[in-house]
Amino acid sequence: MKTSKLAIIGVGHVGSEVLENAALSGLFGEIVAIDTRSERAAAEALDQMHASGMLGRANVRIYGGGYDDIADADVIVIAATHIWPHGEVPADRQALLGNNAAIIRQIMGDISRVTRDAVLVFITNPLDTVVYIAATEFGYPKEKIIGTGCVLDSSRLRFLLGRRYGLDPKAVNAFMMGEHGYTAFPLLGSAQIATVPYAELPEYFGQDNWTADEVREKVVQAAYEVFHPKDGVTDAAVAQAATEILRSIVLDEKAVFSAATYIDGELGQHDTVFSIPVVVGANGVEKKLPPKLNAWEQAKLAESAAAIRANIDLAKKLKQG
Ligand SMILES: NC(=O)c1ccc[n+]([C@@H]2O[C@H](COP(=O)([O-])OP(=O)(O)OC[C@H]3O[C@@H](n4cnc5c(N)ncnc54)[C@H](O)[C@@H]3O)[C@@H](O)[C@H]2O)c1
Repeated sequence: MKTSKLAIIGVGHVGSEVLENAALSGLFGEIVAIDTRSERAAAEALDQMHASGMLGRANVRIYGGGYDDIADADVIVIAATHIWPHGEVPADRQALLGNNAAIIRQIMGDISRVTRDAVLVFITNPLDTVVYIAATEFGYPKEKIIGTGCVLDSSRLRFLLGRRYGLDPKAVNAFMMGEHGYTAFPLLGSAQIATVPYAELPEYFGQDNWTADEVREKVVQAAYEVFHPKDGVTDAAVAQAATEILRSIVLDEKAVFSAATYIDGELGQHDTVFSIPVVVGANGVEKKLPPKLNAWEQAKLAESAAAIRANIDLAKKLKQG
């Protein structure tokens, strides 16, 4: 019987955290780690295998490998990124494009040589533009290309609102959408706790609501409360976001995430990528659920789409040299 097989390309801070989550998840019988630092990939894999003598761990086959090892992978996570000298990673995700566009083109070229069957889950920034490059330049099935995008931002939103009202974040039904970056925005028009719409929460919790602009700012800035003290890294929460997506693919759960997907006509936007709620199953993005937006949300979507468009245009220029 064939067990599910995962490949992780780029096993730095984020990729190695995904590796650990995946090893612990019980979802995979085989995991291959790939990195230009091949000894590092092999060592991350071995480190995980060294835990396999313990009762809490399933005996998963984990090893460092290359692209020939991923022809039969079911899912591939891409968390590779340019390594910055002295670890000085730019805080602006868009500043990563110059180097990461070339890295993603190399990785997508190598993946598409050996498979077009695996579902690809992208984490690399600038996330939306990276997903656009992957979805449009290699003839890879677009529905099999997903970016973690606003899955992380939506979890940050639920965490912040949960903390404000003294609730488990999972009691908050709310999504962020748009760019995974400065212009991401909350869908408060449709947010609710149990049956209570966001606008009516003050009646129940006895305090004023944050405005949509305040919520947006708090969620976007939340990334930097981790990024700066951790010397340019956020890894635990995004690795969990990727792991939730992996579970929905492998178990065909049809879970709904605000994930980055190729957009062609949804919400009046064409030939671009941003996060909207989507159903994720064994075939990748199986259904898009574009939300009905209020006036504030429509204005924010226009800003977000323009920011992503500028970055996509830059990626195209970089390709032309
Ligand atoms: N989408 C999100 O929500 C989110 C959140 C956090 C981080 N990120 C992004 O994830 C990426 C990884 O971050 P990190 O902190 O793990 O970086 P890192 O520098 O720790 O690791 C990057 C790894 O990629 C490897 N690599 C570079 N080029 C490669 C190539 N061509 N093929 C294979 N491997 C290659 C490097 O050797 C390194 O091991 C970054 O782009 C970061 O911005 C995204």
